[in-house]
Amino acid sequence: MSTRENVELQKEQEFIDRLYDRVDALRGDTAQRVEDALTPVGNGLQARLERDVLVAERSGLLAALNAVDGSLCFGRIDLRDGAAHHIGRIGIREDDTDHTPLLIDWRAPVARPFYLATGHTPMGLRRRRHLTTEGRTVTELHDEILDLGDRERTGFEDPSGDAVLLAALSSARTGRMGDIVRTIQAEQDRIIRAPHRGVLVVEGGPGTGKTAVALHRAAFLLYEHRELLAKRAVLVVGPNPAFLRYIGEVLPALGETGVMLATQAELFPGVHARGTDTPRAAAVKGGADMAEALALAVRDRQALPEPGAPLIIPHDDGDLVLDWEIAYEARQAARETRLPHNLARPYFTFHVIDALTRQLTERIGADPYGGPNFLGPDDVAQLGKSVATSEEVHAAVGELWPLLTPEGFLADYLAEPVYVPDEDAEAIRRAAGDGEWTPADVPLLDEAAELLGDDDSAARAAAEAERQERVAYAQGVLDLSRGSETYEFEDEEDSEVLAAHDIIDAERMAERQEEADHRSAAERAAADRTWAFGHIIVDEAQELSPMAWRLLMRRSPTRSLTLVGDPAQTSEEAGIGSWDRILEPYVGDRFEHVRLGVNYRTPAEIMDLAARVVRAQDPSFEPPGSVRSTGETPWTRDSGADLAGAVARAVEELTPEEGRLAVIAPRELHEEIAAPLDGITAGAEPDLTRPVVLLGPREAKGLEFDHVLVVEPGRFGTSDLYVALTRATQRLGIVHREDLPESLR
Ligand SMILES: Nc1ncnc2c1ncn2[C@@H]1O[C@H](COP(=O)(O)OP(=O)(O)OP(=O)(O)O)[C@@H](O)[C@H]1O
Repeated sequence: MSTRENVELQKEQEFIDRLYDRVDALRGDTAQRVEDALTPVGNGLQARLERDVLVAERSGLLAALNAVDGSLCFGRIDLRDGAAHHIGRIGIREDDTDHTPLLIDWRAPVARPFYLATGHTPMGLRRRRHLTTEGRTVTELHDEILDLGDRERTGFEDPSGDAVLLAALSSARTGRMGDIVRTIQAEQDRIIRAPHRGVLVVEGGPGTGKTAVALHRAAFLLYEHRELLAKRAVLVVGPNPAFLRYIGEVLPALGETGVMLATQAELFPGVHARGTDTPRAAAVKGGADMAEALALAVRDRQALPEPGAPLIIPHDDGDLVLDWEIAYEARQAARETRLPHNLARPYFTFHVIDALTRQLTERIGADPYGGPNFLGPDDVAQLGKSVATSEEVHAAVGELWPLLTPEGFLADYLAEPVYVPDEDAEAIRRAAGDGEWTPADVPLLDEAAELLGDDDSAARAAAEAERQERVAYAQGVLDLSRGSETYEFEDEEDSEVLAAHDIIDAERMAERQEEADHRSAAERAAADRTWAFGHIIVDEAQELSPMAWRLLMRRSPTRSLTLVGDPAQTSEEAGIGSWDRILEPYVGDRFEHVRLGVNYRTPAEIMDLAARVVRAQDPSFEPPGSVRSTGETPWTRDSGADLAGAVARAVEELTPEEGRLAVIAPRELHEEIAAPLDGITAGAEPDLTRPVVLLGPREAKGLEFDHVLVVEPGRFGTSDLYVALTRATQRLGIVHREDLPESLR
C-alpha cells in the first residue's frame, strides 16, 4: 500500500475512532438517562406523561445505538465546495454547543447525492467514498470520482463504481436478509423516498430488491414522519412466518424497532390461525363474494317466529305473545338504524319490550265497555319494568336476535355455509369445533367483526371491575396509613406532616396507581383489531385475496400503502389479476405504479433458464436483467430410480462451506428425500440459518440462498417453478426422476 493510501486509511480510521468515542459516551449517557427517567417523579399527570415520553425516547435511542454498532458509518461524500460528510445508519451529533452533525443519517436529504450522483449529474459532489469496516476497524475504501476535471487521486479509485455492490451481491448468505443502505441504487432510492401519502405499487421481477426497498422505505418513512408514524405505527405484511423471520433483522439493524411485522394469519387479535386449508378452500374463502355471503348470513340470524306460531312467554300477569308482526316491526326498526348486528340489537329489544308492554297494558287495563284504559302512566311504567327485566323476555329476544361473536358466528357459518354455490360450500365446510382457524379464516373473522359490531360491554365491565379493584387496594393502603398514624405522628411536632389519607382519596390514588401504557404503538396496534396504521407495506402483495384486501384497507383508512409484488410469481389459485382490479374498489385509479428492472440476486445464467419456463406459457415474457453473471451454468441430472440417493449426492456437492443451500421439492417427496440427509431442516417453519434447508415451492417465496437444488420440477406449476429457480445467488442444480418440463429440456 502506498503512503498516499496509508494516509487516506489512517484519516478514515481516526474519524471512525472519534465517532465510536462519541457513540460510547452517548450510549453510557443515554443508559443513565433512561435510569434517571425511570425513577419516580412528582405526582402530576403531566410529570408522569413527560417521564413516559422520555423513557420511550431514550430507550428508542439506546436500542438504535446498540443495534447499529456494526458498520455504523459506510460512506462519505466530498463536495466541490470543500465540505465533506460521513454517512451512516443513524445520525450522530457532536457534543458541542451547536450539536454539529458528525455522522449524517442515510435518510437525511444531505445524504441523497451519495445514492443518486453520477458523473453525468454529480449533484455538487467531487467524490463518493464507500468505507468497509470490520468491527471498528476500517478495512477498505472505494472511491468514485464524480468531478471529471478533478486530478487528485487517492489510490482507492473504483472506476466501474460497482465493486462494493458486486461484493455485497456475491457474499455468502446467512439465512437472514441484510440491509442495503451501503449500496441502494438510484431506481430503488426514488421508491424508498417517495411521498408517504397515497398508494404506491412497486412491481419487479425476482431479485430486483422489492423486499429490500419496501423495508428501507419503512425506515425512511419513520425518519421523515417520525411524529405521526411513531404514534400510528407502520405495518409490514409478509406471506409466511419463515419469511418474516428472514427479514426480521433488517429494520432493527437500521435502528428502527417501531414496526409491526405480521402475516395475514396474525391480523385478528386473539386468534392464532395455525390450521391449513386446501388450496380450493382458501380460494373460496378469499373470494370477494364471501363478503356478501357473510352479510346475508348475519341477516339470517335476525329471525322471526313462524306466522301463526308465536313465542309464548310466561309472565306473572299472564302469558306474553311475541308474534310474527311484533318481531317484524322490531326487526325493521333495528335494521333501519343501519348499525351492525350487535349494536342494532338494543333497538330490537326495545321495540319488543315496548310492544309486549302495550299488549299487557291493553289486556289488563281494558275497559269491557269500550272506555279508555284503566291504567295510569305509573301502572304502565311498572308493567314496562316488569317486562324489561323479565329473563324469559330476554331469552326470547336472544332466540330471535342473538348476541354474536365473530368466532361463534363464523364457526356456525362454516359448519353450514350458505349463499355460496354448493361446490364452494362443500370445499369450505368444517364441523363446528373441528380443526383450527386458518389464515384464510382471518379476513372472514374480521369481516364478521365488522358486520356484528364490537360489543365491548364485556371489555368495559372487565375494565370497571379492575378499576374497582384498584380503588379497593388504594383504600387498603389508606387504611394502613391511618392505622399507623398513632405511631408516626405521636409527636406533636410531626403533626404538621401530612399523611397520605389527608391529601388524597382512594379514587385518586387508584388513578395514580394505574400503570402508564409503556407499550409502543406497534405493540398496541397488534392488540387492537380496529387500529388505523400510519402506513402499511405489503410484500408479495399479489398473493392476497380480495377478502384480505378488505381487511387491510380497514386498517388503513387514510389509504397510505406501499404494495410490492410480481405478477409472474403469483401462485395459480391466488391470481387476483391486475393491480387495477385489486385497488379499484378502494382508490379508483389513483395509485402510483413503479417498476424495478434489475435483478440483483440471480446470475444471468440461471435467469436465462428461469425465463424459458415462463416463456413457454407467455412468449412475450421479459425477465429483469441480471446485474452479474458467474460463469456457472445450471445443470440437470436424471436420478434414475434412486431419487433420494441422487439428491443426497447433489446436496453434498452443493453444500457451501460458508453460506446456505436450499433443496426445493414438492412437499409429498420431502419424507423420501430427507431420509438419507443428516441435519437438514424442514417443516412448516424451518430454521433458515442452518446450512441446508428443505422447502416446498410455496415456502421458498421471497427467500434467497447461495445454492439451490430443485427436485422434480415437472410437478411444479409455472409460477412456483419460476420462484424456485430464481432463489439462488450462485449455483443451481436440478434433479429429476420423472420427465422434465419441456422448457427445461
Ligand atoms: N441495492 C442493493 N444493494 C445490495 N444488495 C441488493 C440491492 N438491491 C437488492 N439487493 C439484494 O438482492 C437480493 C434480492 O432482493 P429482494 O429479496 O429484496 O428482491 P425481491 O424483488 O423481493 O425478490 P423476489 O421477488 O424474488 O422475492 C437481496 O439479497 C438483496 O439484499
